[in-house]
Amino acid sequence: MHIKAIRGAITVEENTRQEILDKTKTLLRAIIEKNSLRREDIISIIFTATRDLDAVYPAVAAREMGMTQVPLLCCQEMYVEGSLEKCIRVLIHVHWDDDKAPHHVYLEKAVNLRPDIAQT
Ligand SMILES: O=C(O)C(=O)C[C@]1(C(=O)O)C=C[C@@H](O)C=C1
Repeated sequence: MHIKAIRGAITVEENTRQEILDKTKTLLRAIIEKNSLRREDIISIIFTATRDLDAVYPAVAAREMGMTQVPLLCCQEMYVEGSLEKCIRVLIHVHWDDDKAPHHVYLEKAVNLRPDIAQT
């Protein structure tokens, strides 16, 4: 059994509690599905949000999905001039039991952040 880190990102249109929660769940569900993760595989999740998102912590979305025992942390993404706005990023550490490469998932406007590794 190995540990792998999986990346993902998604953008929202509006800084609202509802959209941040909905988009965070969309991202987490896509990562879980594309990597065939079981709930017990997830070790921890770090979220970042750009400074223009402050309506709710993305971790709330994970808890609403039932991840009440997974350690979660939300941070502000460092601001870089000209960088993508209204973006939620995740870094998920998981138990991984084979040598396949993990699927990193970049959705919506975030698809251009890492075209080298993004698999939508
Ligand atoms: O992967 C992303 O989400 C990016 O925006 C790319 C990148 C990078 O340059 O590697 C930049 C900033 C993030 O904190 C993480 C990674």
